[in-house]
Amino acid sequence: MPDLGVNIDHVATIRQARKTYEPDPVAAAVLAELAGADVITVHLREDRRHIQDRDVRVLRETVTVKLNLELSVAPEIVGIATQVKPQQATVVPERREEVTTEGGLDVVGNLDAVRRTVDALHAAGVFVSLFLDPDPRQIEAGHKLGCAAIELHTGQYALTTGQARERELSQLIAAGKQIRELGMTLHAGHGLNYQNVGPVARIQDMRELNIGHSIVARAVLVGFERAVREMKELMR
Ligand SMILES: CC(=O)[C@@H](O)[C@H](O)COP(=O)(O)O
Ligand SMILES: NCC(=O)COP(=O)(O)O
Repeated sequence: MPDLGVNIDHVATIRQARKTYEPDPVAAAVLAELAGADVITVHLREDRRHIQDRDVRVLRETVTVKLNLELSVAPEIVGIATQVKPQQATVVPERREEVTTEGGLDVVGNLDAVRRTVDALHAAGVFVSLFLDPDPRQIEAGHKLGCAAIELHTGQYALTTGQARERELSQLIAAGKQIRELGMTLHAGHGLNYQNVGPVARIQDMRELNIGHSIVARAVLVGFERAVREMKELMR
């Protein structure tokens, strides 16, 4: 069974709606851990629309499982990551106007910036994962940069149904095989929910799923611990 990374960004989204102190993503991280989360994931966006710098620093001191920091290649954010030194950093693309991450990182098209970021994180002793589409060229490029893990972007899989979804799943399975054969660790995430998580959790050698929006949405209605436990049950 893969590890569950609970992304708590959208607890901070609710807090930032009023620019107040509640709900605190640090409290959500504690509850997620109590319910069995294996990883706590946060995305420090350049526009700080949800997670703030202080959240990352406090989480680094308080989270007892793995802290996975998602970040773009922006030098300011990379600098914060190399100071905070989370156990894992996942490099993701970012566009200011987007509602959410729209696809995988273009390593091939931004080789110098991605290499600079990966090298800086490695020099700080951080385990690096790249958030990529299931595209063989991108995966090969990520491998050449010396990254130990790839998180496959499941956003397209999550957006489709029927035969189109089966095609997306086949691409994720083929990409998973390539990642395994290159000796890297396989992660996946984005848009996964209580209905669509099963087939992705069953991909051979899947080690970590990062899931945020659907867990936080359920938590608002049934509580954080129950929302995390129910997701873990479905991944089993
Ligand atoms: C890269 C990724 O998938 C996460 O950052 C997640 O989507 C967080 O939510 P937002 O995209 O809304 O920041
Ligand atoms: N990397 C994906 C992630 O952390 C969570 O994405 P989502 O479940 O909020 O779409």
